[in-house]
Amino acid sequence: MQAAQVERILSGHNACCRYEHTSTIARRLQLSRSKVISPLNAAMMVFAALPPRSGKSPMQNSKRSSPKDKGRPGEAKGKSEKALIQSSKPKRSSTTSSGGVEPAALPAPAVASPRLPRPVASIRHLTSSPEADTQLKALDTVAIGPAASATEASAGLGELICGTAPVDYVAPGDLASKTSGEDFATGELGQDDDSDVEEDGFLVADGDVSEIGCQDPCQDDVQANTGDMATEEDAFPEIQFNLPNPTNVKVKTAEYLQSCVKVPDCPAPRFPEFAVIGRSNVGKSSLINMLTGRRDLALVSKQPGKTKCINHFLINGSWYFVDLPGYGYAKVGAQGRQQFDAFTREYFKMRPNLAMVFLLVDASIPPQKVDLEYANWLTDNEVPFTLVFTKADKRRKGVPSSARDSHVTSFKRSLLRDLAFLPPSILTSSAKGLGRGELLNFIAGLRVAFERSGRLAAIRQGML
Ligand SMILES: Nc1nc2c(ncn2[C@@H]2O[C@H](COP(=O)(O)OP(=O)(O)OP(=O)(O)O)[C@@H](O)[C@H]2O)c(=O)[nH]1
Ligand SMILES: [Mg+2]
Repeated sequence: MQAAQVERILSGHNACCRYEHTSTIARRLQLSRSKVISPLNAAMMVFAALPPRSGKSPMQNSKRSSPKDKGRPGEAKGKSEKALIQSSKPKRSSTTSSGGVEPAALPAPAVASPRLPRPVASIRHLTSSPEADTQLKALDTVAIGPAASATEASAGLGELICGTAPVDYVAPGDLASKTSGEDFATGELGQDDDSDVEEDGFLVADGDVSEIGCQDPCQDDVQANTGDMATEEDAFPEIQFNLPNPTNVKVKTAEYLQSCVKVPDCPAPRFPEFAVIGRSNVGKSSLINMLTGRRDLALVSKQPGKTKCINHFLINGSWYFVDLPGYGYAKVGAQGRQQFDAFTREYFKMRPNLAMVFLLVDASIPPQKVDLEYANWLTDNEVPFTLVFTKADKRRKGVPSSARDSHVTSFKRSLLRDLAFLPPSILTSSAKGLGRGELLNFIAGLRVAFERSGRLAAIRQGML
């Protein structure tokens, strides 16, 4: 497949998408930043692409699994999550000079990651100059007004990625009656075990956590504060996608498909795919249950480290939701952590139908170094991601509810030390159903944008 052919196919499917080399885009952003930070400039560059690789994607050789291969997550193809991980372990190990045994290197990915056009969701600063530093410092104090950030960004992105509404939007209010929280809460929600909460990247004991159940009256408080946060968010240079407007999208069917630990074993990449990642226990599996309206589609536990595989769920027979193992949980052990991390990162780099990654960040605790590092890694590897702040309902004893908003704000501020523009962000609570409509709308819009980008068509035709 020649680069020119791919380009033609893609632009044929979405004539309004622009494909540019990422560094060109970033350079331009840097330029525009030195004058006036103009989110419009950022918005005009939604789709960035490195020249498409020639050759076939490893996905084409992947074993296809049918939705009939059912079972529980971790029991796919008759294997437990543990067995799947064991079988993927490297066989060789070498003896160190000191006589100890060091773990063998993890198997390298079969081929380099396919460089496919993907939506830009975050932009890194390119240079580290005194001028850039001054601009960065100014970021903390210079507010970019709502008109400049939201409206301009929306205008640009709207033209670029979405023309009409997706077919499966439903009327506003369709799901409104279900947002009590109880419908979507898993059995264990609100009983989060916070015995291991990371502070500044390290695992520390934390007994000072107030448990808040679904009935807690702080829901009003959450909603009231959401408004406050929106005002503050507008002050950040945040990339916003202008997706079609309907407020809700129905999840009619949601089924568990399979679990695996190697990218080539994932289901055939025939649908747009959305994946959740974040620290262990941040609420990834709970979010999937909340969004799909199923109590136990994904396995939830107050014990961190529950999810150990790449778990695929098929939604409405037309898109995939993927639950992944969390990072940062010390008790998994160094080798286990390294393995989860290796296949998860490989998945992000190699999965061609990945439309968006949701990076989950716990809004009830201060910014964590590991989360900031992960956001940077996703940016560096051109993986489009959206920040999803979780556990918005949760409060610690003696800590005012406004602390949550300040955690969200300081996370964004910290990220802005590395990134010139923030990815989109959504505040959620799986216990309360908060953010459900917003996230489902966002996914629906992205699916349409993704289809129009021509990526799926190219994948389906075996060209990517
Ligand atoms: N209060 C509160 N607790 C939550 C929320 N979301 C998840 N939890 C709790 O957090 C704990 C961990 O949830 P999981 O969904 O299993 O987290 P995970 O990120 O999938 O964890 P791993 O699979 O171990 O990486 C459970 O006890 C959940 O009940 C939320 O919105 N509010
Ligand atoms: Mg999980």
